[in-house]
Amino acid sequence: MIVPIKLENTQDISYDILIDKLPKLTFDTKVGIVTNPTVSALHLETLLSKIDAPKVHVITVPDGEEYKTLETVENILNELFEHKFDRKSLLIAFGGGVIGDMTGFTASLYQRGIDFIQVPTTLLSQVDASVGGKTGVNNKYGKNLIGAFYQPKAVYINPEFLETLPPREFAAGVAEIVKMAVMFDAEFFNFLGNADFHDEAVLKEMIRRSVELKAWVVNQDEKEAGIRAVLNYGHTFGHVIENETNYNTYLHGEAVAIGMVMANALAVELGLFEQEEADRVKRLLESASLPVSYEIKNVDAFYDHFFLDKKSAKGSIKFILPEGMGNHKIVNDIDEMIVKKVLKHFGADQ
Ligand SMILES: NC(=O)c1ccc[n+]([C@@H]2O[C@H](COP(=O)([O-])OP(=O)(O)OC[C@H]3O[C@@H](n4cnc5c(N)ncnc54)[C@H](O)[C@@H]3O)[C@@H](O)[C@H]2O)c1
Ligand SMILES: O=C(O)C(=O)C[C@@H](O)[C@H](O)[C@H](O)COP(=O)(O)O
Ligand SMILES: [Zn+2]
Repeated sequence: MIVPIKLENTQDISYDILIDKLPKLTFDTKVGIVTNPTVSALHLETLLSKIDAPKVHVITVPDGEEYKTLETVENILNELFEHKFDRKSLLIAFGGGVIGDMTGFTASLYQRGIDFIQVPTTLLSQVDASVGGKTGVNNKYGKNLIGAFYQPKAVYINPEFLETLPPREFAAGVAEIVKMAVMFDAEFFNFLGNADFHDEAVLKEMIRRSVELKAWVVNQDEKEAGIRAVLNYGHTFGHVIENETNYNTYLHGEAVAIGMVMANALAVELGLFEQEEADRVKRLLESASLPVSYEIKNVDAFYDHFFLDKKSAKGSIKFILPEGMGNHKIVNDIDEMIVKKVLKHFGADQ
């Protein structure tokens, strides 16, 4: 099946997201595959067997969120120069969201921009990271603070790649799926609550509906001037957790799961969300073996980190909160004392 992307913007960008077995990919230009040793060992042969191109060069980068840095991007750029890639060349991001974000950012930079396509291989990248054109890297000040909006030319989602995904990585992807359901689709949330995530038909529906919802949001608001901020639900808190723990304790999806529990606690405090609904979300995340708690050691420092969040501007922190199941509210200027009261629920002395 195909989920079309049709960006409503001046560049008239449109591309297709194919959710199916990997098709034959024929190119008339040099192709650079960016991947890591884990994915390469498991699935590179499959990808290479599908590619027909005059020249294919594989670029392997270290595996891990801690390598999602400008240094790694520069190493990829240098390898492209050394292998004489030109403006007509194409990059293929072959891996999870870390590979996709770095490959897309590299493509946006190389000779002021070359084409790239996404071939996501984790559940999280298939349902979220490969769609919508957010690319970039982390640095010591925070998550994804350096990057670009740069759309791929196509996205090829092959659920078969997920057969080798470790359970913890699979669960991380479920977090982003739950995010979409809580924000946009109460029926989808109910479906998830009764689903066997490893059933083939269920998995395909989880991917389809998540991609469909993300494409619907991106088509309206590619550069996050409005509704696209809603895709950041759980991230305002989650990104602080990832940064505080040096990107090597919680997987992104795990931090987002904890972030959603924190966001829901704030929504309950503001009367936007029933405690029973917040408990339903927590139970679903727990059923997916996701973490739902985190010990905030310094509430003031945690709060101050919100001002580095890209959504926050002019000193105003933007929170994305549920307003009833399947609905959302973008809330600015919540009283600091209210936010800190909620953060204290997760504090060390609780
Ligand atoms: N651009 C976006 O819109 C967007 C959306 C969500 C998340 N992200 C970013 O994505 C990143 C998280 O992505 P992720 O969860 O895919 O993590 P990841 O890219 O680190 O991949 C997770 C792990 O699974 C391994 N792996 C990948 N495919 C595999 C397979 N098929 N079988 C076995 N192992 C496999 C990887 O090598 C890695 O060790 C974060 O940096 C986050 O900021 C970006
Ligand atoms: O596509 C978006 O927009 C999202 O917010 C998707 C998120 O799941 C993803 O983690 C994204 O990278 C976070 O966006 P950021 O702008 O906070 O880096
Ligand atoms: Zn995310």
